[in-house]
Amino acid sequence: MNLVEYPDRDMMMIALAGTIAGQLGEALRQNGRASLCVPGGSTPGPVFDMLSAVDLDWANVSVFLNDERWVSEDNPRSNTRLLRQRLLTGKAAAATLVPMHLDTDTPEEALDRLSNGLRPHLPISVLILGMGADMHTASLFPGADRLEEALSDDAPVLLAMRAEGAGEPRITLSAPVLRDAMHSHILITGPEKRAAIERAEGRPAAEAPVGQFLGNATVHWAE
Ligand SMILES: O=C1O[C@H](COP(=O)(O)O)[C@@H](O)[C@H](O)[C@H]1O
Repeated sequence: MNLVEYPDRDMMMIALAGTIAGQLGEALRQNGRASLCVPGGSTPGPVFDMLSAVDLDWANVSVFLNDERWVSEDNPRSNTRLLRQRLLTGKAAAATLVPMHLDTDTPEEALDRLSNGLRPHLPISVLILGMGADMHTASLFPGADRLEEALSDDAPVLLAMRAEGAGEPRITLSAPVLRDAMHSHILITGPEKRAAIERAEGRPAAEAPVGQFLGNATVHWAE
């Protein structure tokens, strides 16, 4: 595993924001556009704050989530809400948000429309993944109802997902879409997640979905 350990969380967030800005800039120079795919949850807020202030050609950057909880945008658990509040503000307000949520009762009803919206923005230029202490990443949860399909090489772009530990129904990018990213980072904090990512290495994907991405990603960790 390619793990970078930082002296503290602030230093990690500053360094990671700088790396991501550099990789987005490189993609913009090479292709004229770039895509940034990010996690929700409680960890990435400080990186979003820093990125939102970076001078980049944000008008040519598309931003989307790894996964979304099927709740409305005014719910504090909405990952889209976090993106709007912490990343798509300041200079980064010029970026295009590619939706991962629609106002339907179930994620299944929105799958086709959301997948069609995402396809033009693939492959992902820069990917940041988070991870739960249960070794889930995106909404690829151990024991989830459609995990096997989401991990397979011919998985669709997006899947609806339900799992005991997930709370509400979810929508998630599939493993092949995430694995195809040009640059991949996994952002984790604290001793529990450090132990979990070490446990994930070499375990079957069904038990430790995050393990699927350790071969391509840099893991960024601070206590
Ligand atoms: O539910 C989710 O959890 C993971 C990890 O979140 P954290 O709060 O432990 O940082 C996150 O990466 C994912 O996008 C989110 O939907």
